[in-house]
Order: sequence, then structure tokens, then C-alpha cells
Amino acid sequence: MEPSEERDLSLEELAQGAKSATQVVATASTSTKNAALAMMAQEILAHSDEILAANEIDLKMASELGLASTAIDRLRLDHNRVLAMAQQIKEIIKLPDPIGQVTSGYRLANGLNVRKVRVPLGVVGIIYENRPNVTSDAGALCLKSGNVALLRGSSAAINSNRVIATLLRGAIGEVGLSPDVITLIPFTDRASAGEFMRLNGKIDLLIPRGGRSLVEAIKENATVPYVIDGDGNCHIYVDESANIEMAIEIIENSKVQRPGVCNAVETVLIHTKIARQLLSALDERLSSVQLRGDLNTTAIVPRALLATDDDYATEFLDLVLAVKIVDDMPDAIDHIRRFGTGHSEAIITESYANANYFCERVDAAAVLVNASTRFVDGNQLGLGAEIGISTQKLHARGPMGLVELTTEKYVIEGSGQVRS
Ligand SMILES: NC(=O)C1=CN([C@@H]2O[C@H](COP(=O)(O)OP(=O)(O)OC[C@H]3O[C@@H](n4cnc5c(N)ncnc54)[C@H](OP(=O)(O)O)[C@@H]3O)[C@@H](O)[C@H]2O)C=CC1
Ligand SMILES: N[C@@H](CCC(=O)OP(=O)(O)O)C(=O)O
Repeated sequence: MEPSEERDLSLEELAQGAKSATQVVATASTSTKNAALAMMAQEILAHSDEILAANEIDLKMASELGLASTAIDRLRLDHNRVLAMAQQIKEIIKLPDPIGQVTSGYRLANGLNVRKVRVPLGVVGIIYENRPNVTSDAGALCLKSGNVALLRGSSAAINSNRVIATLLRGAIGEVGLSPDVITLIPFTDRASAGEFMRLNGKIDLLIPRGGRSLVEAIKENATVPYVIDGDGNCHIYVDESANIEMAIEIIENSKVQRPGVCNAVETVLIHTKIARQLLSALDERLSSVQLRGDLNTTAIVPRALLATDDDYATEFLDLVLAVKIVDDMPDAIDHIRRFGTGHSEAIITESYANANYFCERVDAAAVLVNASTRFVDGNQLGLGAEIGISTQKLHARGPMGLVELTTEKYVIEGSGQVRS
């Protein structure tokens, strides 16, 4: 790897460099983009030791700063996680190139041929959490979809991100594209994050991935168009008809497999008719998880703390689970309407009618039937990776992959027609 290629440029200059790279990547052939991606995966694998060494520095700083253990888990890379970064890039290579796809076409009575064609957005700015893999996921998705990635990662991951971005930029240069197709902002202060949100004319779409503080800052300060990929206060409703064994497996996976991520479950809502049976089993299975429940829950599980409305509104991102016993499904749906953040909501049921009722009425980016909330992830859903999970309705919703990083353009071909 080349020594750190830190350049002494301002935020404006870096953004201008990114803007200047849009034309070339927008028109690059699929084979050139795939060659760059293959090189990127190769470089990550070849330099995994350097990535892990930089990550060690971030981890040391994080523990000195007293970051929560789940936030440290988000930051942590190991051999398998580096392998997964390369693997996700390889999966993106295999996906169809969305650029140039004709999404509809028709001929008017006056002989005009009209078609809609997929085109890149331009510069995609991303402000993201302290997961270093997002640097390569976002860079790879942007490149394949003909966009430029302008990356503002978390200050906590800056050393890991620098090494990864340098490797990706080198790989892109190898195939003759401008390295500025992936540009990492080296400034880690909040003031520069604020300026980033106001790079009018330089950023075509901003994707803020993060919690409530970031979302508030975006709503107050952003002047560029954005798609919020916000916090996940996710629920599982266990219906009276649920298979209890299945419910336990799904709840455990949704809570324990990686508790610090946005698609982990935070509250379980249980139909009163099966509450005693399910809670007794959960008490044992989730022995490592702190439970916070309503009065009825604490009567069944004495170790559970009494939950407040604040608990139901909290995304714990930790081994803490809120529980509420509900009278029926409408009661569960009301709770989700009140406390949900529109991310991922699940029902466990053996009733087809109840599954449909829930899916039709719950307003979230993803609804799941008899499956773990952890599946709401771009890679798991076949998108190779994700640039984020949109919790808003425009311009995309749920895990955003290649297609969500494009827009469409009308191409109208005539033979001299004029309007009368
Ligand atoms: N829907 C989705 O796709 C995703 C959602 N999330 C959500 O993100 C949260 C976890 O990540 P966490 O690290 O806590 O997220 P944060 O919101 O703390 O940080 C995310 C990014 O935003 C920056 N940031 C945070 N607050 C501000 C602010 N007020 N002004 C400017 N920049 C800001 C951070 O910078 P710095 O760290 O340098 O301070 C970081 O780069 C959870 O709520 C999770 O659900 C996470 C990833 C994906
Ligand atoms: N892609 C993720 C979920 C989204 C995400 O990145 O969340 P977070 O760890 O909260 O930053 C996954 O399931 O691995």
C-alpha cells in the first residue's frame, strides 16, 4: 500500500474533486467498474493486516474514551469481518449494472419514441456510524451505480477508514478511473459535519446513517437533498397462534446475535393468552439479557425491571429488552405506531390472516413474518451490501442498494416533430 495519501485540501476542495469525477464514472463501462471492484476486493484482502492495525488504534482510543461495549463491537474488525468486506464487493460485481437500464418505453401517436433510462445520482454524500465496513460497502455500491462516494465516517473510526479508503482509491486508479470516485473526508469535528450537510451544488444526495442526534442535526441544518437512514426501535409481536419454539429462536437471534445494530429488536409485544408460557421460556433462554416489562410481565418474571414509557421509546443497542403483554393484535399495532421508528417490525404467527392484517397496518420500511429482524440488511436481502436502511418514504425505503442509488431520465427521440 502507498503511504497515507492524505492531501492538504479543504472540505470544499475535496467536494469539488468529487464533483469533477462524476462524468467519468457515470459513463464508465460495466467491465471497467467491475475490474475496479475486483481490484478493491483484492487490495482489502492483501492489506488486511494494515486495516486491522489501524482498527486497533481506533479500538484503543474508543476504550480510552469509554465507548459502550456494543459501540466498540460495531467498530471492531477482525479477520472474518475484513473477509466479509471483500466478499460483499465480490457479490456487488455479480449484480446487474443498473446504469442504462430502460425501465419503460413507448411510442406516441406523433411518432416520438419515449423511454426512461436509469442514470446515476452524481455525488452521494454519506455521514455514517463507526462501522468501518461501511467505507467499502458504500464506496463499492456508489462505483457500481456510476456515482461518486463522498464519505464522512465517524471520528471513532477515522484510522480504519483512512486505510480502507486509501486502498480503494488505489484500486480505482489502477483501472484508469479517477481515485476521487471514492473520497474520504479526513475532518472529524462536528462543525465540518455541519458544513458537509450544506455542500449545495456539490452533493446530489446525502445519506445520513445514524441515531437521533444526527437525524435532528440533519433536519435543522441540511440544505442538500437527503434520505434519512435513522434509528431502529424495532418490535416483535408474538401472536396468540405463534409457534412458541419458533418465537424463542427468533427473539433470541433478533436481540442477541448483534445487539448494537439498528435492526436488532428492542421490544417484544406478547399476546396475553400465551404470555405465561412464552415469558417463562424466554426468562431462561435470555439469561444474559436484562428484561424490562409492564406489571403483568414482572409478575411472571420477577427478575424483570418495571418498564417506563421511556424504555419503550429507547433503542437500547444493548443486551436489554423491553416487554409488554398486549390484549390483542390491534393493541400491539397501536404500541408500534406510538413508539416505532419506521425501521423493521415483525410478527410471529401461525395465522395467515393475522400475518396479513399486521403487514397491511404496520407502517415501517420492512415488516417480517416469522423471521428475525436481523434480516433487514442489504446483503441478506440480495443487494450485495447496503448504503443504508432508509427510514423515510422518499426517494427510497428500507435497505438501499444499487437501484436505489439511481434516478431515471426521459430520453425522447423524434424525427423532426414540433408541438402544435
Ligand atoms: N437505518 C440505518 O441504515 C442505520 C441506522 N443506524 C442508527 O445509528 C445509531 C448508531 O450509531 P451511532 O454511532 O450511535 O450514531 P450517531 O448518530 O452517533 O453517529 C452517526 C454519524 O453521525 C455523526 N453525528 C452524530 N450526531 C451528529 C450531529 N449532531 N451533528 C453532526 N454529525 C453527527 C457521527 O459523527 P461522530 O461519530 O464523529 O461524532 C457519525 O459520523 C443507531 O441509532 C442505529 O439505529 C446506524 C446505521 C445504519
Ligand atoms: N447492515 C446492518 C444493519 C444496519 C447497520 O449498519 O446498523 P448499525 O450497526 O446500527 O450501524 C447489519 O445487519 O449488519
